[in-house]
Amino acid sequence: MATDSWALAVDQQEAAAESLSNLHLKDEKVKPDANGAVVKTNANAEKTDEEEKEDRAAQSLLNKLIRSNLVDNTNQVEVLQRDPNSPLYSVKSFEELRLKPQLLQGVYAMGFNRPSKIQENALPLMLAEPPQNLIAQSQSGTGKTAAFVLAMLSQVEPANRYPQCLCLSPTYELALQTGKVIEQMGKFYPELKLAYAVRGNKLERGQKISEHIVIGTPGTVLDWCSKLKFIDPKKIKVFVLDEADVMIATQGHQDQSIRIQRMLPRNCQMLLFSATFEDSVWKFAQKVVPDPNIIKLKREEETLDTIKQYYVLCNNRDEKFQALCNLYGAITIAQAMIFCHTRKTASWLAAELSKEGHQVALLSGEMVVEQRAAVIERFREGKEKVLVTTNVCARGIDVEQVSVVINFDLPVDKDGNPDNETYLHRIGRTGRFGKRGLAVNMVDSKHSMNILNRIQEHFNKKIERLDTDDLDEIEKIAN
Ligand SMILES: Nc1ncnc2c1ncn2[C@@H]1O[C@H](COP(=O)(O)OP(=O)(O)OP(=O)(O)O)[C@@H](O)[C@H]1O
Repeated sequence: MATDSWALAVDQQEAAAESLSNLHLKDEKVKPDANGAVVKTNANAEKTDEEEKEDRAAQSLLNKLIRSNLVDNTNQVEVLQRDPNSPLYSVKSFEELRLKPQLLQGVYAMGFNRPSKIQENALPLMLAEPPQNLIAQSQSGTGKTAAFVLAMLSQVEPANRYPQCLCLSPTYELALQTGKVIEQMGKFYPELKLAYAVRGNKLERGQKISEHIVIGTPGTVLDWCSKLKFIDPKKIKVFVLDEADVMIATQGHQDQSIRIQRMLPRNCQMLLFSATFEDSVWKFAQKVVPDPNIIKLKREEETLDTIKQYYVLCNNRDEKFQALCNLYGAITIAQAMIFCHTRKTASWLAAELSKEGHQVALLSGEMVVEQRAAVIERFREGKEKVLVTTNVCARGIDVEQVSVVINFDLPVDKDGNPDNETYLHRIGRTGRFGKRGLAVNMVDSKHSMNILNRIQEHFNKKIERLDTDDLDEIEKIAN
């Protein structure tokens, strides 16, 4: 037992260091390792609020980089109108929105055939006359960015050579991603210009910006609007605050956003988007968006109903590895993800599997976001069938086609208790897609057996024992 708690403490320390080192994406010294992976040199400080925020920003960026499609959602959109007596419009096609032809062309060129669930309601509201304010919440990948980009592009008058739309993003990298969407959607609208208000983008004092849309981080946008006066905030028609949940994790960003908002004219349209809606986001949203319409789309529920869950009893890490090798043929019928608690274990496991001649990918917190995205992309394309990763690194990542999940180490929170939410998110499926899945949990101590039992009790779903020395049993799980 003493060994267990010691191991747990080491794991926790390493996981904390990992979640921290995941995040120092910009300012850190990096050096390439033998495989070209970028390895960062500093990973041992304590996690602060700032790093927590970077964690969310990194997660959000990673999801954007790997996503090429809408996330499906069959839930109903909840709409709370500012004026409950005005009719509630929703559209089923982009034509109904009477967009400028060059914008409609841009939308179709992006491969969008019809509005997404959230867009069906958000677009008519945002494009209404007079413009309506909106607070919208829905999970990442449901089409929020595309919606507000379309709203901004619709409001711009290209003949007026000054900023008319202002969009705040939590980080430079996220601002660039939104900028790319603006460029794609505005592809057939060449007279439309975009400027980035981000650190490092230096302009001459006294200069005025002539671009129509400015996208940037709150600190720089605030400087450009007040101290440096590059932008006249009184001429802004549309103000967008994106990724509000990531934004508010930094106190400075909240205050700066509110200060920017106060400089805007009364009739400026205010739009706020967030993937989650905890109390703090809601309070902030209400400060930034007066008289809002509110649109919410609940996340699709995940369930364990269609998942076969097993556990394998081992005595130590080497036995876990052996069990995994026994299972290997069965799990690689589909694509599999293997989760380890620490980076050290993940690297060791990936190396050992490679030595056995298996082709595996390793997703590690030591890589910068773009490299992690490239690893996930290769895996999604099926170039590797097995992805080894850590609990921390893969948090919040959706790799939908994975139907086999191996918990080489069970997910635990920072106090060493079972992390049920992660367990569910990792192996659960949304009801609609109900694809069958397989989860195998490796148990190597009394402590991890206890965690497994608590997970079992929490979900009230039996996790069956699997003997990996018994070929018949392995055959059973493969089918
Ligand atoms: N109407 C649509 N039809 C088809 N694809 C769409 C549509 N709207 C958006 N998409 C695509 O779906 C993906 C997710 O959209 P988008 O980035 O707008 O979502 P989001 O909710 O803003 O996500 P995030 O919170 O991660 O920024 C993108 O690849 C985007 O190009």
